[in-house]
Amino acid sequence: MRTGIATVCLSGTLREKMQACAIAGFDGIEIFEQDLVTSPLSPEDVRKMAADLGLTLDLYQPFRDFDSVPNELLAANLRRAEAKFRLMSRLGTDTMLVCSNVATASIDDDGLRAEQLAALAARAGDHSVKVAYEALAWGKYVNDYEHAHRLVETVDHPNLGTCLDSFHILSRDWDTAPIESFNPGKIFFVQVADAPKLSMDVLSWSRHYRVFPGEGQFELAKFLGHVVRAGYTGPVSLEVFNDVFRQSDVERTAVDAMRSLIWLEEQSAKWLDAHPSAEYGAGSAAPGRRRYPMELATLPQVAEPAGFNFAEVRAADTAGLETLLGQLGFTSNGRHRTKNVQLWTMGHARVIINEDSTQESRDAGAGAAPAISALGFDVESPVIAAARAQQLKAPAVPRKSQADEEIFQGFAAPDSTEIFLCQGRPDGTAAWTREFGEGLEAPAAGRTGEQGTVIDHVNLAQPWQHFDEAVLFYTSALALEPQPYAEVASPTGLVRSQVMLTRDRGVRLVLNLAPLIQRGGAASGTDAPAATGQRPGYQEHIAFAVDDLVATARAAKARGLDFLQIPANYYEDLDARFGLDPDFLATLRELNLLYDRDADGEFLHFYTATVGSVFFEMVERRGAYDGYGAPNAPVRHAVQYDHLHQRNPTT
Ligand SMILES: O=C(O)c1ccc(O)c(O)c1
Ligand SMILES: [Mg+2]
Repeated sequence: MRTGIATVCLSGTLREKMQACAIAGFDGIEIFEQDLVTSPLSPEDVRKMAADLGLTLDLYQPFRDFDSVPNELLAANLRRAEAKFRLMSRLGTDTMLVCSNVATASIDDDGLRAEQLAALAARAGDHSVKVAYEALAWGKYVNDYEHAHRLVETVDHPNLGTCLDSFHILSRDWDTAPIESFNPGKIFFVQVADAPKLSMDVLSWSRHYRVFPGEGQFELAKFLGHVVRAGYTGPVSLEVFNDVFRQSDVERTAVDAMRSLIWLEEQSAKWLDAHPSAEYGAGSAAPGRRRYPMELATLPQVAEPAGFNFAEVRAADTAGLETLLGQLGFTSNGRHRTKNVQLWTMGHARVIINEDSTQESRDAGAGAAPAISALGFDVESPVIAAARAQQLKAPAVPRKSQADEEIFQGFAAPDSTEIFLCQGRPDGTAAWTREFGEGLEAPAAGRTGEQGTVIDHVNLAQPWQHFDEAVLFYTSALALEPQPYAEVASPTGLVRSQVMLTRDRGVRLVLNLAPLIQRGGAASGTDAPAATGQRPGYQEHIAFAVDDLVATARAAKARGLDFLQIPANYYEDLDARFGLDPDFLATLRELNLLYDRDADGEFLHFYTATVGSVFFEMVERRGAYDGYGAPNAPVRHAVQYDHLHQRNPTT
């Protein structure tokens, strides 16, 4: 598959955008008119620079408001088009995107539109330019891709074809199957964009909320599957108008973009395999059937991870963490033989405390405040999973190990949390734990009633500019499935909360969009690595599931645990909503437990105080309850906000 990207997706100057696209590995780019008009580079400079960078210039766009106009206007439009054809010849670009008229269209007559497009195609032919006609979702008269294509067929000129843009098609819920019957020679260009399903006017949706494939909710694998089966072989080019990407680091966004196309290519191949047609075989061509004209690359295949192998918290001062874990009922398994890390376990829940005292982290002011620094996932084959992540351009992280120690393959997530791939064992134990303490084959089983403890979920705060990237990253590299996101009220704003799951719920990862504004004006959500713990107000947590939460809470209380204190108002509201048994309600109140219930079951949970940017949660799931106590999240945010500012007053 030939990969492309429109310069409008990225921040920076045209030169910076082109360099970033080359570094990320794109084959070609679409030049967005404004990027050229505002550039000091001449069209010849751009042409040379693209050639030097190994990029093809696939499209010049857009040409607006051409069709459906009175004849006086048509003459002016054709003059304007001639100027752009001459410009394109200097650029060395042979395809121009013409979008359906939104502004000056005044005549709704397909016969007239066909005549006008024919006039444009004839002039384009004189300059050897191909015109790709695209139905904008909000086009005044032409807003449906099949309508645009009918016009192209009516005109029947070699220099006029269709541009298919997934956004305009999927935002309007048009059926994508008819694409298959299009003459492939008449599909001049294909643009792809994903988007979250929003109910708003389609123009604003398109101009601000498009995201890269895998970051939204459109069925893009199916869309591209139909395009491939039509016989299209041209570039598949990202066209993503997004307010965040346009102000984020250009090289990083280009890599995120490239990852999205690599993933989409694989997903489309899978969709095609799952939807065989009479004419075409699967990607590898079944006997007696043809292969698709477009080659689709595949990736190393991974199953979803079975569970969390461990969570690692990094801190220079580990005392607060040790106290909390001990009070929760964790057992210390001592230090690693060669590394400055401790292992704490409760049942099959493993927490590594990384005693970060390196000069580097001291220089960076890091390490003082505990922060979640790494997660281990149980995967079937760590090597295959690492190869897949690498092909998806995930940056590898090195880990120092001695010869006789287990080596984890690892890579960095967008928020710089280190992700390690571990060989899971069916019984839930981990081989590497023998490198700790007395050389235990298995960690201490824990106290009575605690053997069943596992990591239930991990909640990571994402910097605002990397949120969408993180969704794609976990989807593509680790096969987690994004759920529709929720918005939770907090004193610092609405917190976007995105659950990423495996189908059997062995892994539940919650990505929260960290609030931007802190009291006193400090902003968080910067590019500072999570590991530094230097983002004020950033709070992340690890949640453990136990069999009997009340017993766990009582034992923790007896050990002096600093619980997150829940306001009395909460319990009054809880009683009003659920009409709970008075004794049960009294227990919840006494132990600062939170409660939720739905049609599937019940959920009990409590939180610890925060050390650095980390706190812990203990949960008990009853029945088939599958949520996270979302109605209780605003209470947690409000109490934590109060604590943060009592401890770190800003005035
Ligand atoms: O929003 C627009 O104007 C616009 C322009 C060109 C495109 O290809 C497109 O999809 C949208
Ligand atoms: Mg488009």
